[in-house]
Amino acid sequence: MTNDLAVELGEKSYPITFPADATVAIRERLAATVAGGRSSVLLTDDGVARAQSKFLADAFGATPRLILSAGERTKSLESLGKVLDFLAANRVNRQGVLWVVGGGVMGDLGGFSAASYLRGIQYVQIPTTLLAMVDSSVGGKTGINLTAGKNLVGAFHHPGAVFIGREFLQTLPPREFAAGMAEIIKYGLLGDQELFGQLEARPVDVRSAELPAVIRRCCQLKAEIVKADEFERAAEGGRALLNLGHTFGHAIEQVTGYTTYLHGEGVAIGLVAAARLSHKLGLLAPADIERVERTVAAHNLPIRLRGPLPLAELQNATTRDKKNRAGGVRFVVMNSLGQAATRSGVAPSTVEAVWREVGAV
Ligand SMILES: NC(=O)c1ccc[n+]([C@@H]2O[C@H](COP(=O)([O-])OP(=O)(O)OC[C@H]3O[C@@H](n4cnc5c(N)ncnc54)[C@H](O)[C@@H]3O)[C@@H](O)[C@H]2O)c1
Ligand SMILES: O=C(O)C(=O)C[C@@H](O)[C@H](O)[C@H](O)COP(=O)(O)O
Ligand SMILES: [Zn+2]
Repeated sequence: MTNDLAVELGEKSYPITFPADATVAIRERLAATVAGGRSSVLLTDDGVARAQSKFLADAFGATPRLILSAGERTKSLESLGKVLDFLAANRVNRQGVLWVVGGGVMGDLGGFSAASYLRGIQYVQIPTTLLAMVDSSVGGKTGINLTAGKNLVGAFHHPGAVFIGREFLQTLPPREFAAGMAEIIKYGLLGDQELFGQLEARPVDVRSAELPAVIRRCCQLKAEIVKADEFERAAEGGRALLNLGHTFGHAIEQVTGYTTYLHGEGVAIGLVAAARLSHKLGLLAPADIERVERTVAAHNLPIRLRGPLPLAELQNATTRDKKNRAGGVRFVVMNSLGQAATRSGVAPSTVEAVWREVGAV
């Protein structure tokens, strides 16, 4: 299909397809897998199992399935054990395929399970949240959280294919849709001025005619960035730019125990914080901060903490960030709205001032 994209990584390359009917496309791929003698099992969460029961029945029939509790706290060592035991109980061998249906939690957990089981089996990403469609299903970052911090254990392990079925968004709760918009705004701010301008001029919602093109554009941007710096090793810039807003966002998620803020909500506040930091570093004007805040708020996302959080804990959480180098915490800042860069050596007092501006105490 001409609309399709590819993440080009040599023999690890894989397609991102946008089928007209996801049920049909996935059923066909599953049938081909089974016909090739490869076993297939399915991982999803109970929210998806409820909301998309017809799709799961029509596409997967009697495929063995593991249904875990929905939510960020499922991205844990305990859940990893459950998925690995499930794979072993179903005697999945190295030719087997794990079909992962759900949001970023299922994608990250399922992907990491696939990376570690038998030292690596194939998995297929079937994202059902907006966030997973535009971000987590693409790029092969998989993992789980530790009490000590977000995504601290994981692997780079790419899926065999990504199927993006926009019909899944019809059952997605509005708060979850908004969370996905945070990552979309992120793409605009980090590398696509035109996309940011479009979101600023007219907020996108689930009924917007431009939504399919916006989803595809984000996948394209991510595929290009991942192709250029698969393992986030570039000395500056590179894949780390996809972390815009995340040093702040992950700290908010961790300090609140992964229960209060959705990932996308943490990122939304993180984008505002990154804009404020960029202003303090002389890169953005006050008017740019206002433009970021207005666009984030127009997509039903928070621009400040909903209640005060302790500054010391937030600062401490940022010291665990995986982008950090020997010299200390590394941030992603904006040189302009649409062009991001990595930046080390930011004075802790500057970061503290930003935290206070978004509501830390
Ligand atoms: N690997 C990456 O590159 C990457 C990128 C971005 C985010 N992430 C991770 O993704 C996670 C967040 O993912 P998320 O925002 O998709 O959240 P999620 O996976 O927790 O899903 C959100 C909620 O929506 C429900 N849901 C999913 N699809 C639905 C549908 N179609 N209809 C009704 N309900 C549905 C789920 O049951 C769940 O309750 C975080 O852990 C984040 O760290 C990873
Ligand atoms: O794919 C990437 O690279 C990203 O940074 C995308 C982020 O949206 C995502 O939240 C990712 O999981 C964060 O990665 P981490 O390395 O900071 O854990
Ligand atoms: Zn993210």
